Amino acid sequence: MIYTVTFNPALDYIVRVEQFNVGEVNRAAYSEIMAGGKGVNVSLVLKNLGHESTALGFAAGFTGEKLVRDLKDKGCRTNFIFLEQGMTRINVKIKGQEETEINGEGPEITPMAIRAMMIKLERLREGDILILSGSIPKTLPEDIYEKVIVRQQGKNVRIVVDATKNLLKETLEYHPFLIKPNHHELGELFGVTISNPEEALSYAEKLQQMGAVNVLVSMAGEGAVLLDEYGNKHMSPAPEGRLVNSVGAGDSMVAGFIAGYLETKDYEQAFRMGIAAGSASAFSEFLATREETMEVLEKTFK
Ligand SMILES: Nc1ncnc2c1ncn2[C@@H]1O[C@H](COP(=O)(O)OP(=O)(O)OP(=O)(O)O)[C@@H](O)[C@H]1O
Ligand SMILES: O=P(O)(O)OC[C@@]1(O)O[C@H](CO)[C@@H](O)[C@@H]1O
Repeated sequence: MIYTVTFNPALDYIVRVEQFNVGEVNRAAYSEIMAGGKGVNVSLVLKNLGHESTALGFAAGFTGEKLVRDLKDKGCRTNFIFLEQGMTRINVKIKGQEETEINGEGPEITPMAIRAMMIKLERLREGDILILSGSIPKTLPEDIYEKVIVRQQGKNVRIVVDATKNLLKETLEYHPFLIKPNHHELGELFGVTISNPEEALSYAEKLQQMGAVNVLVSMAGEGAVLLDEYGNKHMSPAPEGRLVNSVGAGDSMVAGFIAGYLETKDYEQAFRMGIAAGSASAFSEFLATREETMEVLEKTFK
């Protein structure tokens, strides 16, 4: 079974304006509210690709209720902990000439709620996949992912981490099966700017030396690279298409990679499926479907 954990999920409020003018009243030409947060998106895309997962996380208030309802309506299994105080954040994604995002803070997660999550995760068994994705509310310590992972040691559970800075770094010594920084996040870890796939691969090697098993680096419209567990280097430019909504492209890539890996046990195929799902999401208003993913896959890797 695949489990995703989103400590700080959201409702994403996607709003399009003809022209976004800072400091003025802008009128929406289109808007949509959808379930969001990185692990939540991974679960949604896995579902679209035909792989069941259970989305776990923390939710609160009416926004939290809407989030969980939306996930259920889309056929996702959910197992959220409801917090008594606060509300699930609303993240604003403004689509004007450029994409601007304002991500909310999220509710405070109590020690009792953390304990409840740890108990839920005790059910994981050999062969399961645990995907930890996204930021954490700032009241939580930066080693919280590490604390989750430590409790899975010795169970042969494969761990995937999509996080930034220390939240990611602290997990490396536990050998996560997959990490997926984008090239900005990778650069930030080492205090450098990464501007091409070769540089991305050389810093991916450092993360592998620090413990990661497979390192997938996404570079938005510039493509992606993968350094796999055998030291093989995979590189691909991004598929061509019109960018419509890049929110969740990285999460779709994680879902695509895992789906591809489970279906083929082949890293090049997993890499391709990851790229295809990421780009299919970027080319569409909503998260990628299997049909859209396969279409991009076939066109790009003929
Ligand atoms: N403009 C684009 N054109 C084509 N493909 C894209 C574009 N943007 C994203 N993608 C696809 O999605 C993948 C992941 O994108 P990106 O590097 O933006 O992830 P991310 O920064 O983690 O995204 P997010 O945080 O929004 O989920 C890319 O490797 C690529 O396959
Ligand atoms: O604040 P975080 O947790 O880093 O990112 C949250 C978020 O931007 O990530 C998803 C896209 O990847 C969105 O659905 C969501 O709003």
